[in-house]
Amino acid sequence: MRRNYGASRYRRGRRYGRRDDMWMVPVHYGPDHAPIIAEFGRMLWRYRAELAPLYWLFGCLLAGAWLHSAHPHWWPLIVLSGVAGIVVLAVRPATLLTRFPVLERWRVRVWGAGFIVAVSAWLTAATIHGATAGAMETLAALATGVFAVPWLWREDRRRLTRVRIIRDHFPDTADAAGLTGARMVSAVMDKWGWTARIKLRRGQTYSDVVKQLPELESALGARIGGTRAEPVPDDASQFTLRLVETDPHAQPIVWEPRPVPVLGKSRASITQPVTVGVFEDGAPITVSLLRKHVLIGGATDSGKSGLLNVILARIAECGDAVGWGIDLKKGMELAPWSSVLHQLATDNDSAERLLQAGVDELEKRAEFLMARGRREWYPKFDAPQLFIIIDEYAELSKKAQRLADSIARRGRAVAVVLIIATQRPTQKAMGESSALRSQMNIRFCLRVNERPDVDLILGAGKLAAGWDATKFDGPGKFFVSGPGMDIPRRGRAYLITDEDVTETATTYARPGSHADQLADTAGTRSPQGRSDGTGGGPETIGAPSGVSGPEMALWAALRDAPPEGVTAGELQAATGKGRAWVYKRLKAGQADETVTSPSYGRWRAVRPRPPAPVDQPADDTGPTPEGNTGGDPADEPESH
Ligand SMILES: Nc1ncnc2c1ncn2[C@@H]1O[C@H](COP(=O)(O)OP(=O)(O)OP(=O)(O)O)[C@@H](O)[C@H]1O
Repeated sequence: MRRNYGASRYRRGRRYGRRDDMWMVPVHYGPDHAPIIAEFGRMLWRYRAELAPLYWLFGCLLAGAWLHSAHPHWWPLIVLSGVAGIVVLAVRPATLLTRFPVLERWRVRVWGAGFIVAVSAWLTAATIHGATAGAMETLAALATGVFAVPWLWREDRRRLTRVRIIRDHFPDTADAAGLTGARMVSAVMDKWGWTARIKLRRGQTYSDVVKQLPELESALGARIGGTRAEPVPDDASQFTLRLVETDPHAQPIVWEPRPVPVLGKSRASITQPVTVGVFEDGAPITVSLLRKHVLIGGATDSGKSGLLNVILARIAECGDAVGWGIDLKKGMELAPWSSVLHQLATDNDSAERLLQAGVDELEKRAEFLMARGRREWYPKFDAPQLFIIIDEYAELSKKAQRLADSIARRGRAVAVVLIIATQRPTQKAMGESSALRSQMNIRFCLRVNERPDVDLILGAGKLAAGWDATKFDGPGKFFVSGPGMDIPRRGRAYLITDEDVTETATTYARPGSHADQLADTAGTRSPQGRSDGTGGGPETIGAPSGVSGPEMALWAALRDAPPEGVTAGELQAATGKGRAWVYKRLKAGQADETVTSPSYGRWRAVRPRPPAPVDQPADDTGPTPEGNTGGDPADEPESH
């Protein structure tokens, strides 16, 4: 029986010159159009960012019409929402900045504020008078045009459009490069270029890609060596393609401070890696400073102080890290950080005292950990990691070098670490002990004049393995070796200007800092004039227990308690903490049998004072692997 497939199908059949018997192919009317509708819907979704101004326009028209007809008295709510939006934009809470870092830019905030004002004003008027009253529609269309231009012309939108073009043309590119059938499944554009995930044709492998990389570079019109392909470990049919369009190292890299919210938690944590610059492929250079000693080596004017300043700025941003500085160039390099550093030594006598205080702190921490049966110090805001920053190590006296050596050997586990900058870490410059260099976990090698200096800074065999730092052609360029960084990738540090240093030091000034102490001594500071930071804990480095935090003060008071014990009130006084805080820890101490109560309401530690910690063995093979030093912060206990 002949079936009727409808007039439109008949017309289509005629148009394509089909014979009558071809109608017997069962084609359904509905599904022929469904893909068109689905495709249309997909386009609306796919280009949602480009179409956003139109969506807003229609959304406002509909909302205005509905509000006017159903709730014309709701207009104060709209005004209030608008005001709330402006306030949120003005104070930039930390959670909002984390989600939308772009709000750090003032232009974006101005645009956002204008947009909120326009939408809430129009909706208020529409709620009262109606969305179609007077010139309301014209006003809405005009405002849409005004706000759409910067929205569509913003930088990331232009990048996105470019990425789409590259993706759409990728099949042709792959064909020209001898990788026929490969297609781009996703791509991300950044300041320096783009990174894409490429799906290969069945049977093609990552090795084919490596062979064809020069052809791919040519097909993409990239610089020679401007592309990098990396396998995707869990999928042999895909690889990641990175193309660098602008050489990130061609110009100094502008310093990128951490966004500072007006409200909310503003401090980063040293348990997270910090970014110090950019690799030549545009990838950020992130290093974990958690319980790591750092060595910075390089010739004069290679940018050592610049890099040291970047690291100091990152430390300043972290609430659970404090710094002490030694700068024997009369404080020329580190003095701008005096509102962040809790101690600053500018001559050998004070350097020796500072390093001795570092050793004392280290021993107290080790003792505390041992008494608690723990191996590693987990930095917290009231028990921070202590960095001792030494600019030009070679200038230190023999005694100071011996103390630094002791810290290098024993400090990692207890989060008392060194950051050392030096021109040539020769045996002579690094003091009597050859072990100090080998204790450095992270090593930055800037430009050096002599090829053997590479091995001195980075460890034996590095020059032969391609880490030739004599070829760096600009300040701030370096190789970095350390946990997870064992291939020679050229990096460049951010260029942090004197103004950036001043701004960072002011933003993250610590109470009880060296600057505060100087002002106190000179009697030039009012009680209100204290540095306004949060990282130093209840006391300051001047009183070393301040770095260790109240947990250690509690433990020290319990350890030193007489046989009859001390009262909770005395413990409160020793720690500066409240009754609940003290009792919570006493209970925990009783539970793990480190605290005992000799009589009602009195407490003391169970264990006697343990012996001093032993030196860590030197590791002459280079930076210590991550697992040996810090472990994974995620595995760490929350408290000490
Ligand atoms: N990351 C960088 N990008 C661009 N220029 C930089 C960078 N770091 C430093 N410079 C510039 O290089 C010059 C020397 O830098 P710096 O003082 O840090 O070198 P240095 O190795 O500490 O020198 P010295 O050993 O004499 O103290 C300065 O003019 C500085 O502005």
